[in-house]
Formats: sequence, C-alpha cells, structure tokens
Amino acid sequence: MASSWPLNSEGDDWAPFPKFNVHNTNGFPVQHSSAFNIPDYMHNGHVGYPQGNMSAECRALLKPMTRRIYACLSCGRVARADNTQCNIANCYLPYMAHFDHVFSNTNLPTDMVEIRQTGTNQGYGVFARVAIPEDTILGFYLGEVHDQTAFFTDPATTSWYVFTTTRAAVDSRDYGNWTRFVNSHCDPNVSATIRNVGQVEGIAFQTARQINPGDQLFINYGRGYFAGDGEKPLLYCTCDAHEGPHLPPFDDEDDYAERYNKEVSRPKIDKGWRNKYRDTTSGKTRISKKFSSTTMTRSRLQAYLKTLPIEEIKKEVDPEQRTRSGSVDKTDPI
Ligand SMILES: C[S@@+](CC[C@H](N)C(=O)[O-])C[C@H]1O[C@@H](n2cnc3c(N)ncnc32)[C@H](O)[C@@H]1O
Repeated sequence: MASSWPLNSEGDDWAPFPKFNVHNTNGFPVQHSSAFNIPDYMHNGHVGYPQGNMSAECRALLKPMTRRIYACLSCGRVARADNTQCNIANCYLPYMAHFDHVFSNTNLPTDMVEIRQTGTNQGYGVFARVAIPEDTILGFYLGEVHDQTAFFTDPATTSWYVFTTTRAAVDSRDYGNWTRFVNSHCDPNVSATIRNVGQVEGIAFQTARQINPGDQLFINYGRGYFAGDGEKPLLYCTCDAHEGPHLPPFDDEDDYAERYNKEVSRPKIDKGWRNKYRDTTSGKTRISKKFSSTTMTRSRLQAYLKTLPIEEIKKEVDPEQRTRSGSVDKTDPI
C-alpha cells in the first residue's frame, strides 16, 4: 500500500545523523559523539522535524521519518489509519491534534531563547534572550516515541536524551527540538511536567519562576539520571547549586537523612547559593518545589556499561569520582 506523509514507510536508508554531545562526561564514553556545526543544524530553528518550512540542507541531514515517531503517546500504539489496534477516534485524531499543536511549538522561539555552548563540561545549553515571566509554557519535549517497555529492554542502543511519559519513552538523541538542549540544575528555573493535550500526553517545559535575560534555562533531570540504579553513579551533576561535582539531593532535603538513615551523603551546598535561597523564617535552605514531575532516564546506558569488561569501566571512570566521598562532603552539617 502506498503511504504518504505522515504515514511514512520505515526503510533502511537512514542517513547518519550528527550528534551534539561532543564532550565526555566524567570519563564515560559518549557514543556517536561526532562533532557538528550547530548553526547549520539549527538553520531555521528546527531540530529534526520534517516541517514544510525546513530547509533542504536541514532536511538532508535527517533520517527519513519512521512510523515509530507516530506512535500514539496515549495508547503507545502506532497511529496509522490501517492499524486496527489503534482506536482512531481515541488515539489517532487527538494525536494529530496534539501534534498540530506541538508542531507550532517546534520552532526554536528565537525571540525568547538561544542555544550556545555553555563553556563548561555540559556542552550546549539554552539561554534566555529576554525576561520570561513565571509559568510561561516554552514548548514540548519532542523526540522519537517508543513503547517504554520495548525501549528499555532493547540493549541495542543507549541514549542520554530520554524522557518518559506514563507509557512512552521519548528519545531526542536523533530527533527532537530545542528542548533537548536544556541542561540540569538542582534548583531548576524550568519544570518539565506531563500535560495532556486532549487525551494525549506531552512533556511541557514551563518556567518555574521569572527568568532574566542571559540566564541559562535548567530543568532538573532528577537524581536517578545521575545516580542510576547501580552501585556506581553514572555521572556527577556540575551545576553551581552545590560545590563541586555532586549527586543531586533527593527531592525533599529535610526528609533526606531520615529516609536514608543518614548513610547517604549530601552534596555540599555552595554557601552563596545557600544564603540566597535561605528561608529567613525557618532558617532552612529552600529548594525549589517545582521539580520535574517526569525525569530523564539513563537505564539503557547502564545496560551498556554492564556489557563492558570490568577493566574497561575502571579505565573509563576516574576511581576518585566513583566513590561518593570523592565528590560530596559527608561532613556538611546541614
Ligand atoms: C539532554 S542533554 C542536554 C544538552 C547537552 N548539554 C548537549 O550539549 O547536547 C544532557 C547532557 O548534558 C550534560 N549535562 C546537562 N546538565 C548537566 C549537569 N547538571 N551536570 C553535568 N552534565 C550535564 C550531560 O552530558 C548530559 O548527558
């Protein structure tokens, strides 16, 4: 059956797609890390969507669209008119409505933000060009949509760009929009929350407080993104809320010691930052409560690491940084 956009065929002719994350994080190899000239890629403000107004150069860089990206975010099924499993009324139409809406948010809102190198080990970041008021919806996190279970049990690839909704895994490693460049901070100024558009879920990026011109936009990837599920942390957060590379604290700092029997060390809070956010009434450090309700995940990276011989892991990760005491201060009296 001939198919036309958006019901594209899968095909095997995927073009190699350039990757952004050219730096190594804490000695871990970042796969597919060929350098890329971002101004070309960002050409007309799009990252990876076959929009009508995308330049030919940009389009040429993209993989042909696959059916995967049309999976319904609500039911997780592939949204095709000929897919009898998908209830067109409940899934496909709202899905299309969702994406009509989301596509209008796909452009980099160049009046508001810009993407540039942070000059740190975090690679590119997104910066405000103007003051952006609290509670502004900036856009939706877009990427290849996978069935969550299938995605996390497939050891074939790893991605550092995965958000989960209740059923889907949205991976912006190869396709996505500007939101994939938003870095993580322990006191984020942007929240990432699952929001429904009709019956379809999307991951909305919304300012958690007023953002000033020049400020970098940050969400909080969540402790799990850095700590992983295994014995060794996958990566240390280098945001300036805490001194030195650290694991982000658990969401509720006051609950922290009790919940984890005081065995888990806390990141040492940068004194300047701590005073800035100190609640003068209670004396406690205020951590933004607008944490992401959905977090990025790196389970597949862990799966990949498990496949490496132990000697190689040792080589790749600085042993100093692998121990918690090497990166956080157990004596911090908070
Ligand atoms: C979703 S990407 C963000 C965009 C990324 N900076 C880039 O240039 O493609 C996530 C990656 O950015 C880096 N990163 C973001 N926030 C970080 C943080 N707080 N500490 C350390 N690395 C961070 C890590 O390499 C992480 O795997």
